[in-house]
Amino acid sequence: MADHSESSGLGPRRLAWNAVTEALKRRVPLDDMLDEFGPQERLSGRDEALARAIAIVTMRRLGTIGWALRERLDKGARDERLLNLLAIGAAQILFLDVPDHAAVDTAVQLAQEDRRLKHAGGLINAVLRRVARERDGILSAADPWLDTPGWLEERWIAQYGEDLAAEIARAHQALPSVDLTVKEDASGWAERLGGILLPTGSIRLTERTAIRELPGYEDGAWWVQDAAAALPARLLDPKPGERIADLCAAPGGKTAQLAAAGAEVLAVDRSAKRLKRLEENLARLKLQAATRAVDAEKLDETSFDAILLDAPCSATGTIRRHPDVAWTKGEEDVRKLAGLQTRLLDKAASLLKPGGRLVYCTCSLEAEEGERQAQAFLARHPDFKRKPVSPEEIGGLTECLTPEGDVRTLPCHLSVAGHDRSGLDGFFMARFVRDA
Ligand SMILES: C[S@@+](CC[C@H](N)C(=O)[O-])C[C@H]1O[C@@H](n2cnc3c(N)ncnc32)[C@H](O)[C@@H]1O
Repeated sequence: MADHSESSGLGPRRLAWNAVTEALKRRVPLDDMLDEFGPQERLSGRDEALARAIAIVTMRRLGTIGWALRERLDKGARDERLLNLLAIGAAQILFLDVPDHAAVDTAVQLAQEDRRLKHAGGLINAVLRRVARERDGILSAADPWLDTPGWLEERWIAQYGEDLAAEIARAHQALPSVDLTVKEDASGWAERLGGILLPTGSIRLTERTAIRELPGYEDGAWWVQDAAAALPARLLDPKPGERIADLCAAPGGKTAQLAAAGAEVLAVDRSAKRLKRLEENLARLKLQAATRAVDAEKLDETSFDAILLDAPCSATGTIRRHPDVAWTKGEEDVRKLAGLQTRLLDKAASLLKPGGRLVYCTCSLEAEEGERQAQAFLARHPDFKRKPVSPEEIGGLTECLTPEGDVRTLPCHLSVAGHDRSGLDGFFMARFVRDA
């Protein structure tokens, strides 16, 4: 139980420890666990940010941390909570700007709160002090592949080849950029916010600041959206007055783009809770869309001019933002989600009017959720043709175009000169047109 009078930095570490442990055990998103365990710690904004930073870097570098600990632990130490407590301690020592003694002392104190770990203080102290002493050696000897689970390493090498796969793994170790989509005047906003105007039209922030305090947030002039995530709605090329369905819409980044272009948007999502967030987001942005909380497979409205299908997926393309995905998802998720994507694609095809456009996308690096879906869709639907994407439509990023004219973005794409926050979320997108 948290002692709320404490001021020793225990609260943020306790939250990070619990969130990491439960996310790995239940195989659920780290963000959900931070939200679940956060309130009981009653942390200040600063401490909550520290808890998040510790938990995220622990997940981002879990393989390296596990390797460093295994080398310094005797084989008997198997208790998951103990290993995770050591992991959040080592994460601070190796990867965060936290004094070593603070990382070690808080880990020892947290162990004393735990009935089963009461007597592990000496071990924790010894192991973490050794990690601190040997930090430089650990960091220089760590293999960049350590932070990628074997199932993903194998898949990416098979799909992208050794070199590109290694670049993806390395890109996941870096902090991701924060990108914004603006309603209008992208170059003006880039200047006002001190950001970089990317060739794709998004703005990349160069400083880490509190988003809500930036100019334009309150007025709804822009929203946070990865530069790659902003491409699918652009490829749909929405026109004022067109009836467009966004079939998996929440939390609404792409709905906002379609609405900002003047389309009459129907935002559909199976989750009423997530759809509520979409409504709040649109309200801040002063944009309008009709919403329906329903399984898209059961949608009964038809004859849309265009459809955006941002299908649920394994999300392996967002590992740089959500490193827990690598450790909480598996082959089985890819297989199951690919089945759902196929059904949603077929449903989307049936809702379009003749001549209508369909953009399919997923934030996955896996071919079953991307390239192979597009190929199989065209084979199943002879009345649809691919409308290849041209380099100009994606800011000249030819590295992101496949030979077929689909878009494949990777975390190692879009290097920004002189800037340490390069990269894109990994997305696949394909555009189809139904015969008139
Ligand atoms: C990748 S997210 C969508 C992100 C969103 N397009 C955006 O840009 O903000 C996938 C969404 O699909 C929803 N979803 C999953 N299965 C669905 C289904 N069968 N019908 C409708 N929505 C579904 C999930 O609730 C989730 O909000």
